[in-house]
Amino acid sequence: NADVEKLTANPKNWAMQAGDMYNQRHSQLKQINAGNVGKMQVAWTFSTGVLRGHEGSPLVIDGTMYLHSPFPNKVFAIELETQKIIWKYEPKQDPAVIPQMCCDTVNRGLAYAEGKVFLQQADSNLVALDAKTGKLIWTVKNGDPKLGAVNTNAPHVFKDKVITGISGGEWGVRGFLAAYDINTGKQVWKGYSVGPDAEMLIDPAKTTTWTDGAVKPVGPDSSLKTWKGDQWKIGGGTTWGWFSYDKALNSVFYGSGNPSTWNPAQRPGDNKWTMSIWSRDVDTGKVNWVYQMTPYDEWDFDGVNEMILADINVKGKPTKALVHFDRNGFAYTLDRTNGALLVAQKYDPAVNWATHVDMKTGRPQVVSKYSTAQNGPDVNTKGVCPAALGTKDQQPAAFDPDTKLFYVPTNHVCMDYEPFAVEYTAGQPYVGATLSMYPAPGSHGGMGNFITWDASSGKIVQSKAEKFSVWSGALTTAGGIACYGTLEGYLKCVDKKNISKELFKFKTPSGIIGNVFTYEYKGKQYLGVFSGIGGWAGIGMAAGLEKDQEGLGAVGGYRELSQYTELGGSLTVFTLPN
Ligand SMILES: O=C(O)c1cc(C(=O)O)c2c(n1)C(=O)C(=O)c1cc(C(=O)O)[nH]c1-2
Repeated sequence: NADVEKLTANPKNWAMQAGDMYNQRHSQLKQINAGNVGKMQVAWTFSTGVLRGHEGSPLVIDGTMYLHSPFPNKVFAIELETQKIIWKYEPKQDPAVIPQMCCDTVNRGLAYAEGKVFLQQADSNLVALDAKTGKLIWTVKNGDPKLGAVNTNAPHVFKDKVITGISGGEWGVRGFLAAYDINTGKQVWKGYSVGPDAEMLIDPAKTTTWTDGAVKPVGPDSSLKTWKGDQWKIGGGTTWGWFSYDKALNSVFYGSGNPSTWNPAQRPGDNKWTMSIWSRDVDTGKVNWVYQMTPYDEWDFDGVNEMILADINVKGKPTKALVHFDRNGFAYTLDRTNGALLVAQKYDPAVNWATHVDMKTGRPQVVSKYSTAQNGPDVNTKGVCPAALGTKDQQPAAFDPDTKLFYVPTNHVCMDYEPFAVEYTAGQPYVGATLSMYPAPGSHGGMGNFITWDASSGKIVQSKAEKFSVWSGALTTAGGIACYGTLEGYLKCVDKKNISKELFKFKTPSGIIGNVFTYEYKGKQYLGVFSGIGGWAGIGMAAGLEKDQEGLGAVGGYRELSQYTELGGSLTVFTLPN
């Protein structure tokens, strides 16, 4: 989209959730830098009036900030000059949607293009608002919340389309990616993650995948033949993450989530194409290539984490790379032009469920004692690392074009996993496993690390221990800093060349699961982040749960959070003193 390209090319704006279409989360601004970031002070704050997990970040476009909130998904336009609310939009949504959301009532933010603000509501309605007035321009229904098809993802505008996904992998929802016309809301294409070739928009002869050390056509029924019977119809592969776009390839990149249910005994087979990286043509939705990271998932290693596009040297060769930090604990570098697998290495030494990824077949080599399928239903498989929430979950990483490193907020958490038989009832949770999660044993005792990663060699460069999972999205800037938030509520900025050097630390009103962003207004650089504890890691606090088994097993390990923070929902914006 020419308008969005123009807006994102100007570093004074923060016009997309990731700052750009490559998902890099890097800003060219450098007024705030490694030398002075320690002097930052609060410039202003804003409460959304909602006390649940605040993910994503506001957008800043030409002097106006657009903010969103978790359910009920309020939208505010704020004039930067006065911090006055220009307009507010509050959709009427049925509160019955709330219990249909697996991992808190989060929303990952807005999209903007050509005078319109796009909001993907929890009840699955995708809406376009007039950016000047907040008036509703069009609305389209993307899924049926009564069946568990709800939404948390940010919509993304690429070309003349707004692209969105769907949640509900824990309800047996069959995942898809859909594109709507930004002007009319008319659906242009919809491609499923599983099922018949035609419904996935896969061409058996043209769509390729990595097999036997080469990129080859997937062949007919590549998904159907990896499922038993009709299980694919309630097979998951939802698409609630962050999407990226390469204009030269005219392709959108994203990941599909876990197969349903979490009890692997009920769905023998590879369950393609859940747990996969996808490249689709933006105009037609046709699948260029697809690569499955975790065939036959036995641990809920949902594959939706963001695809970061970067032009880097991989093993000495200039490469149009796609870099992906998967829930399963492996970081993947692929050639995004054709889906060739180049690097797959662990980005946390605790990862133990697989020894390595076989580079010829692309398949992880599973350690049998951690195979929950082999151990069978009603057997508790203990000590699996990472836990179901992965070495990284939705919290997006950043790429820095100066250091050529990736800055990755990670989890350092292991689990016990006990699958059990579950019957599918439309609109009811379809989970099929009991989990408990705890800090990776025999390590620093904390549940997270902030790391730098070399995607060419597949190695951790530096690792900074954190007490809790780092559930906030990272930012790097030309000013030499990398910033992220913590679940206790600290915004931290470190030296991007030496991340153990903490240059700035500030305690915001609540735990941070939002993404750090930056912008410039009237010659001054600002840096901000949402705070508001929640998401899966903070579900115990956000939803008031108490028992370890509640919150899909995430309550236990994060119980200590209540000693550090409370519920909240506010934006804190920092700048340098005059
Ligand atoms: O399968 C799904 O459809 C689905 C949806 C979501 C979501 O929409 O937030 C999450 C997950 N799965 C999930 O597995 C997960 O770990 C998770 C964490 C979070 C979060 O916001 O902290 N959402 C989700």
